[in-house]
Amino acid sequence: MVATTNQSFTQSSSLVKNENKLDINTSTSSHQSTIFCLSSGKGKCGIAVIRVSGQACRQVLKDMAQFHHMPIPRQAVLRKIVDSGNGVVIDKGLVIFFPAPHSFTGEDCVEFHLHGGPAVVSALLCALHSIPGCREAHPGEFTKRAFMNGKLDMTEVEGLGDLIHAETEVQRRQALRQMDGDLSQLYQGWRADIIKCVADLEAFIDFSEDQDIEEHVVESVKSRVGKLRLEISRHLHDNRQGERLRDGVQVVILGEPNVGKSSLMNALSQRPAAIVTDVAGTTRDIIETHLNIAGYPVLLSDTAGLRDTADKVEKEGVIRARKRAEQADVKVVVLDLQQWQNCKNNNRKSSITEFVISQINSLGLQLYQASASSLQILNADLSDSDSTPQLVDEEYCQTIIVLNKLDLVQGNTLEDLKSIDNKVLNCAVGSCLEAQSGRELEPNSPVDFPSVCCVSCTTGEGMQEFLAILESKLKIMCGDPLAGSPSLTQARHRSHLTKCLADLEQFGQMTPADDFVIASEALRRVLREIGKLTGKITTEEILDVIFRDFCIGK
Ligand SMILES: Nc1nc2c(ncn2[C@@H]2O[C@H](COP(=O)(O)OP(=O)(O)OP(=O)(O)O)[C@@H](O)[C@H]2O)c(=O)[nH]1
Repeated sequence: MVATTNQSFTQSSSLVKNENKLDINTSTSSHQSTIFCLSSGKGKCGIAVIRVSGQACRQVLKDMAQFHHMPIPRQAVLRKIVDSGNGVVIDKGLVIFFPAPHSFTGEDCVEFHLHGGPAVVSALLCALHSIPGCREAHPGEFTKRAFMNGKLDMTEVEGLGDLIHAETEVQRRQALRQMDGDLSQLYQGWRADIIKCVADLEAFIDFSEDQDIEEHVVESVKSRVGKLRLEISRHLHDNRQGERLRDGVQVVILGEPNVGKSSLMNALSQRPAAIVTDVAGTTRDIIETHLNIAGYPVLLSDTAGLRDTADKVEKEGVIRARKRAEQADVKVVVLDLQQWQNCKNNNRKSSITEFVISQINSLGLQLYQASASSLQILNADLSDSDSTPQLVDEEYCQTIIVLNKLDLVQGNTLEDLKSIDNKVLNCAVGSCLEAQSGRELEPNSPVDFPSVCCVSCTTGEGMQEFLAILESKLKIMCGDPLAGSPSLTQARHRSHLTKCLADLEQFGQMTPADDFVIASEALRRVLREIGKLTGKITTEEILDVIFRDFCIGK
C-alpha cells in the first residue's frame, strides 16, 4: 500500500478527533442557571447596562418587558420594565435580545439599558432575582460561558481580560489584537502543522514496510518541524516585548546622592512623589509610581543614591537600588552637571565624554544595550530548518544618561556643552561602555547606544527632549503591538511553548536508526501543550485562575 496524500488526510482528521477526546467536557449543560449582573460601572451614571444570560431570558422578556412574541434579535426596543412579582414599573428603557447561539455567551442573552440611578439598578436586580432559575453572576462568568460554548478560546479570553484592565493606549491595542484572535490563529496554525506532521509520520510508520512508500516523507516532516521550531524560538525570544507591555515597563532612576533623581521622578510624575532636599542620602527606600508615557505603561522607581556608606539604613537602600537596577528595562542614570562645572572651574581638564564615563564607572552599573539572543534571532534564516540559533539569555535593557542641573552650568562650560553634537556624544559614551563590558559588537547590529541628554529639573529645560528619548526606548522595549506577528503576552504561554520547543528539539535530533513511534509521541506532546495554551485542554483549576481576575458583569 502506498502512503498517499489522502491517507495522510484521513489520518489527520482522525487525529483531530482523538485530540478532541482530550478535551474536558466544555459544553454548557442545559440545566445551568440563568445569570444576571450589572455590567456597567457602579454608582450614579447616565445609563446602566444589566445583562442576563441563559435559558430563562425568554421568560424575563415576557414577564418584565411584556413581549408576547420575542423581539427582533439585536434590535433595541423601548419598553416599560416591570417587576413581575408586584407589577410595579421599575423604569422605561431599552431592551435588546440576543438569541443563542449568536450572542456573547452562546446562550440566549438580554440586555437592559436603564437610567443609571442606584435605586433603578437595585430594583431591576431584585426583580430578576425573583424569576425562577435566575441568580447573580460570579466575576467573569459571562466570559467563562462564552469560552465553554466555544465562542472564545483561552488566548482570546485572556485578551479580553487584558482589554478590560488596559490602562494605556498601547496596552489597549495589544489586548484588542489578542482578543480578536490573532494570537489564537498563530497557535492554531502551529497546531494544524503538527497534526499534519504526526499524520504523515504515522502513515509512514504504518506503511513503511511497503516498498512504494514515499521516501521523502520523514525528511519532509523533519524539515517542517525544523521551521516550526524556529518560529516558536523566535516567538519566545522576543525580549519579552508583549509581556512587558502587558505588565508595565520598569524604568529605574539611578545615580549618586543629590544629583536630582527624586526631582526627576517628581517632574515625570508631575506631583511630589518623592522628598527632595539638599541633604545627600535623602531617599533611602525605593519609591514607585505608575505612569502612562506616550501610551506605554511604566513603573517608575526612584532609588537611594549609590555610594559607599556606613549608615545601616542607607546601606540597605543602596543594596535595594542595585537589585532594582538589575531588573530594569530602562535605566535612567542621572549625573550632576555642577560636578563637571566644578572640575572645569578647578582647571581640571575634562571633556564631557570623559566626565560621563568616569562618573558611570564610579557607579559600578552594568549598562548592556542589546541581547545576543535578539541579534541571533533577527539574523536567523527562516527558510533553513537547520539554522535554529543557540539562544543566549542575556540582560537586555536600554540606558538614558541624564545630565541634570543644566541651569547651574555657566560661561565657557555652557558654551562647550552646547557645541557638542549629541550623536557624537552618544557614540563616544556607547563605544566606551561596550568596550568595558568586554562584548564584541557585530557589524551592522541593531545596537542602541545609551542616549545622553541635558536637563534641568528646576527650570524644565531639556525635559521635552528627555521625554522623546524615553518614549523611543519604551518603543524599543515593547515593540509595536500591531506590527508583524502577534507577541507572546503571558508567562503561561511562555511556559507551554518552552515545553513545545523542548519536544520539537528532541524530535529534531531523531536519526533514521531511532524509533519513529517515540518520535511521533514527542509531536503528540507538542499538540497537547498547544491544546493547553488555547484552552482546548484545560482543568477547572486553571479556569478559576484565569477568570478570577475578571470583573463582575463580564
Ligand atoms: N539648580 C538645580 N538644582 C537641582 C536640580 N535638580 C535637583 N536639584 C536640587 O538638588 C538637590 C538634590 O535633589 P534630589 O532630587 O533630592 O536628589 P537625589 O538624587 O534624589 O538625592 P538623594 O535622595 O540624596 O539620592 C535638591 O536641593 C534639589 O532642589 C536642577 O536641575 N537644578
